[in-house]
Formats: sequence, structure tokens, C-alpha cells
Amino acid sequence: MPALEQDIFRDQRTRCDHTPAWVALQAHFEATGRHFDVRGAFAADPARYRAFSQEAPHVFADLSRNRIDHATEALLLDLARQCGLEQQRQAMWMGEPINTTEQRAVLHHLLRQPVPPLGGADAAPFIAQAGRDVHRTLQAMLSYADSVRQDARITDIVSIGIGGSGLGPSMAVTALEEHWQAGQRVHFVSNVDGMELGSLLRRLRPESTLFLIASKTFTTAETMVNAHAARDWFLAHGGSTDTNADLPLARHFVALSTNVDAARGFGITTTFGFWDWVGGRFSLWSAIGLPIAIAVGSKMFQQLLAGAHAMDEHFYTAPLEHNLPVRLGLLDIWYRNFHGFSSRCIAPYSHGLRRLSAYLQQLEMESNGKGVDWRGQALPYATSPVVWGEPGTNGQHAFFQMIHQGKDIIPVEFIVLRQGGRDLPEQHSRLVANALAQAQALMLGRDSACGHRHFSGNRPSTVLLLERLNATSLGALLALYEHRVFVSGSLWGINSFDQWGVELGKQLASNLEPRLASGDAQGLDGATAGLLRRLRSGQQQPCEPLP
Ligand SMILES: O=P(O)(O)OC[C@H]1O[C@H](O)[C@H](O)[C@@H](O)[C@@H]1O
Repeated sequence: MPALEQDIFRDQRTRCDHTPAWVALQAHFEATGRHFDVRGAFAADPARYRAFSQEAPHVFADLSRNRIDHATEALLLDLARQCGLEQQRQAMWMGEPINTTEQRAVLHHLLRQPVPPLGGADAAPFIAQAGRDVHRTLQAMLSYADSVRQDARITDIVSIGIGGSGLGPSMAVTALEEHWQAGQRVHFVSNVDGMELGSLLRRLRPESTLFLIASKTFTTAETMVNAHAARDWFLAHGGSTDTNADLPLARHFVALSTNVDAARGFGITTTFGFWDWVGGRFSLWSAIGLPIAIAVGSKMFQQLLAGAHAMDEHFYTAPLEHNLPVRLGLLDIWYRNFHGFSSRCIAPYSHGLRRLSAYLQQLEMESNGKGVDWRGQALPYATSPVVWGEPGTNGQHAFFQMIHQGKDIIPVEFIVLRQGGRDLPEQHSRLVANALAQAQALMLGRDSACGHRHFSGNRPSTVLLLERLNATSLGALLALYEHRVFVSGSLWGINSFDQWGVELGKQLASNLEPRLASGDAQGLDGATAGLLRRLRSGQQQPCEPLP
């Protein structure tokens, strides 16, 4: 896009709190929203469940237990239109550089487009070319995945990667564990704490291990430290950098990265690449998903892509008022900026989805945890809530106490499967009953003269219902969350696709690491200097008495 057009595109946007709809929402909140009672709304409207439920591909959503009515949704939709949500969505589709701080397009949806058409009939040449590149890489990666699955010599696949290069694949592989290949194990290593890799290496043999070094940049410190430790271990146990040796590094180490040169410098000759228009936390659909394809096979990986593509079509084509990512994203704005709710609990009633909250923490909080708008100007309103959770029913016996009776209102997202997995299927109805009961208890509450037994009720929740957990429904669910994050980020006027907030800590860590060895505390703040001295003293000592 020419520079001038870009500027127009950026400057035409109206910040959400400067729109008439925002003012109207404030008035609506004061008039009825603040004291809205979901129980009363159900009593007044027998059709409420139907009106506030939404079909989307592979996901059905019941939004009826939320503190919204038709007027709220209408005003939120006005807000979306006045903030230019549809134009933003179109800009993403057209490959415009909506990641403005890095001047990058955001095209992860292209990774799951079937052929043809590549990028759509009206695709710009750059998108059509990107689509061709995607399919070439996908085919190479999938045939490699299937060849690994057929290789009886390989028993262990170790994927080393952190953040977006670890959370998505490990969550998806966990979710699809019923479909793992017998006789092969897929492990994930992220932490620079040597305990993670060290304890794994003790159980492995180099000749039967394949290492996947997953890093978009191939520079991330933790991943590089672990990759080098794995390489040292491999070479110390009979491996060789000679490609003609019996145990060549080039056959047992593969890279998943945009930085082919750095991977080559490491000694890797096979790299499955991707592109700068794929953000790390949106990358499980790319070569970063190779561990998924190895774990469940190429066919199932394509089902994952197909599920996500179905959700993409819904997001890009459904009218805003019947568009599930839009409705959820708008609800997030309503709760965060008008009700002031500061967190949202993810409660998947599915053991397979036990890593979903960890994955969503990065997706949502790294995308939308920003304090400035797309021009870098400070925002006067709150953005991303804290996203957290644990699978049900475990959470019920841990923190649900607070959700039922605590002083904070925490909207809960129940994820429920109509059909359970293959193991102990007779327990599934108990699991589902618990999810429904929690949502019911949160909404209905219970009056009691005894304060300890009183439940105030009117506590909001959403139910996302999947037929069953498989690659297709998982793909759709994850794409739903991706688009929802786009919707709320777009309305907040922030760049959801950069992550400058992680840089400072990285720089300070590289400054401190040599100081831990040298003891040089010069120029450090008092707390860091004190801890550095204590860490180097070799023993826990009481604090010095104050003068
Ligand atoms: O894939 P990599 O380049 O190794 O990056 C891994 C992760 O680290 C960074 O610090 C970012 O916070 C993440 O967005 C990214 O996913």
C-alpha cells in the first residue's frame, strides 16, 4: 500500500472513547447496565436464551447469562461500526500493514486457506504469492511429519521453543492426545531452567531422538540456550556434525523458523520456514505446528486447519450482529470498560483442554495488554483483562469459592463438550452436569440469612459448546479466540500484533547474567544489588541491621 494511503488509513480511525456510541454506552450503563440482573431479564423475556445464543462453525455459544440486553448489544454494535471494525477486518484480509509498529501484514488466516482460491478471488499479488508459499511449505512439512511417523527408529520428538513457539503446539498436542501415534512421544521444552531439558535428556537416546528447534527469530535466548545444550548432549553421546557420519546432527535436528541462515549456522540443514506476517502467538498453523502434525498425522493437522478456516469464513462474512468473535469481543469491551471487570476465567470442562488457559494468556494478554494506541499515544481506558483458569472440575475445588462469593465479579467461560472422549465415557455426564451447575449457581445464587451461605448470584458466564474435542473443533475454537482478540484490540485502538513490553526484561537479563558471575553490582538499583550480593554469598544470611 502506498505510504499516503497508509497514513489516511491510520488517521481515519476514531478512538473508541471519542465516538457517540461510547457516550451512549456510558449513559446506558448508568441507567440500566450497572444494576442489570440476568435473573430478571430471563423472567421478562422467555426467548432470552435463543436471542443470546449464537451458532458458529463447530462452536455453539450461550451468551444469555451475561449482563447484556438487546439495547446493550445494539450500542456495542454501533461502537464497532463507529470505530471502523469492518474496515479494520478488511485491512487485515487485504494484507495491509496493520501491525504498524513493525510495518507488517497480519495474515495468519492465510495459513488455513484451502486451495484454490489463494487468498480469495480479489487477492493482491502479494497475497496470492504468499498463499502459494504457504501451500508449498505445508506440503513439505506434512510429508516430513508423516515420514517421521513411519520411522520406527525415532521414538522421541523434542520440540524446543517458548511463547508462541511452544504454547500453541503443546496445548494442541495435549488436546489431541487420544490420537497420538503409538510408540512415539512428543515432548516440549521451554524453560531455561535446566531441570526441564536435563530431566528429559536423562531418559532419551540420541539415535532415537529428533529435536525440533522452534523459534520464529532463532534468537530467543531461552530457546538458543536449550538448543545448544541439546546439541552438546547429542554430540557428547555419539552424534556428529559430519553429515556422512552414522549419527549426523543434520538428520536429528530440524528448525522451524523464519531465520534460515541462523539455523544453518547452528548446523541445521532442514528448516521449515514461515513469514513475518505470522505473529508468534498466531503461528501454530504454520511450520511451528510440525510437532502437532507429527503427533497426530498430516490428515488430522489438515482438519485442524479446516476447522480454523471455517471460523475464518464466519468471522469475515457473517453480519456483525450474528458474528460470534464480534459478539464475544464486544462483550469483553462492555465488561472491561463499563462494568470494570478486570479478569476473565477460562474453565474448560475437558482434561484435553488443560493447557488452553496458558495458551490464551499469551494470545490475549500479549496481544491486548497495551497502554498506548496505534500511534503510541497513552490510552485513558483499560485494555486486556487478566485471563486465567484451570480445567473443571478441578477449579471448583480451588478458586471457584471466590468466583461465587468474592468481592470481584469474574465472568467465567465454560467450555463444554457434548460428547466425551473414549476413556471412561460414563463419567462424562457428571463432568457436564458440573459445568451446567456452576453456571446455574453463578447466575441464580441462593438467599440465606446466614452470610456464609448466601450466594448473591447474577454472576456472568458464557458457555461454549463443542460437539466433541477433535482437530476440527479445536481449530475452530482457537480461531474464534484469535478473532475475538482482534475485535477487542481493534476497538481499543491498539496494535494487537506487537509485544514491545517483553523487551526490557530481556535486555536487563542479559546485563545481569555476567554480573552474577563477576559480582559487579556497580550502577544497579539497591534491591537488585542487595540480591546479587546475597546470591553470590553462597548462604542465606539475615539482613544487615539498620544503622
Ligand atoms: O519464536 P521466537 O522468535 O523464539 O519467539 C518466542 C516468543 O518470545 C518473545 O519474547 C515474544 O514475547 C513472543 O511473542 C514469542 O512468541
